[in-house]
Amino acid sequence: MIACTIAGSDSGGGAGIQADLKTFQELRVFGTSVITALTAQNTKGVHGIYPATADFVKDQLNAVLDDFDLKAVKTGMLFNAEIVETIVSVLESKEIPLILDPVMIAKGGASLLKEQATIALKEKLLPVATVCTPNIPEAEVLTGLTIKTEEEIKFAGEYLLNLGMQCVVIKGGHLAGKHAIDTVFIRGEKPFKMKTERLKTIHTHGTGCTFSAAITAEIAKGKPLKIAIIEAKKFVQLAIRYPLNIGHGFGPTNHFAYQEHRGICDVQVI
Ligand SMILES: Nc1ncnc2c1ncn2[C@@H]1O[C@H](COP(=O)(O)OP(=O)(O)O)[C@@H](O)[C@H]1O
Ligand SMILES: Cc1ncc(COP(=O)(O)OP(=O)(O)O)c(N)n1
Repeated sequence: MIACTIAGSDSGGGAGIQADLKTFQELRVFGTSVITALTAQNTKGVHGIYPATADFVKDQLNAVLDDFDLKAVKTGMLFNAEIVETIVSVLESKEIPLILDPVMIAKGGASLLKEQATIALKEKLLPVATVCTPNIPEAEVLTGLTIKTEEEIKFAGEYLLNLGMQCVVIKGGHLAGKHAIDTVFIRGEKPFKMKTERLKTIHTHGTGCTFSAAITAEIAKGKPLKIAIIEAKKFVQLAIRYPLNIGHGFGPTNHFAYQEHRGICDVQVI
């Protein structure tokens, strides 16, 4: 099975293209990639950004599409409106499941999506996505709502589904509480929650990329949406639970953990 990630490069290897390809590999999916921007980044932060031109993003995407039978595509850091619009123009006529991680701001505070690109993302790319995986701040930007309570999560999920996609996962990493709870909205189905222990760790760099890449890999393997999302939650939970303890800042998650510790991760589906 072959999947593609359209995202930025993280020189530190914890997020972006590198996290996506490691996740695909661990889940036994062949990964191809389209690089939207180079970042000079490590566990201490983003030190520089060098975007690709929209034309070169298009060249990469066409090269991959021309040769490989992609079973799923994911997007991560898209940086500017020209890149967002280029991706829409190439992908909108294709019937490949699209997993959209609306990456906006890195945990250290660096902006990975320009303000005007947020509008293009919301109006043009979201409607053609199969799954969108916002964290709480991203869901707030996309909906214009403040999201703190369960009711507000429900309202935001329904608002986003109405933009046209098949599924929205509102991730709960940024909320407080003993558990990390993600809420899943699938068109025509009752929403459900995925609940795990909230792990006390600073090694959470790239959790969002890893989670959405794992959903992409499972969908590429033909798993039904709900099963793919639950397996991805197990993947990211194990990756956080068994940190590599590398770097001097907010370390990466452990992409080896799923294969090394599989079967011992409890995700409560409620
Ligand atoms: N401390 C933690 N313990 C357990 N799971 C976590 C923790 N932090 C984040 N997660 C999980 O990691 C995934 C990514 O979440 P989140 O941090 O909200 O996204 P992002 O990396 O995009 O900001 C979600 O499944 C979330 O529940
Ligand atoms: C190149 C690149 N892409 C995405 C991110 C953000 O990744 P995320 O999984 O949201 O993790 P944090 O950076 O927020 O820890 C990134 N940093 N770099």
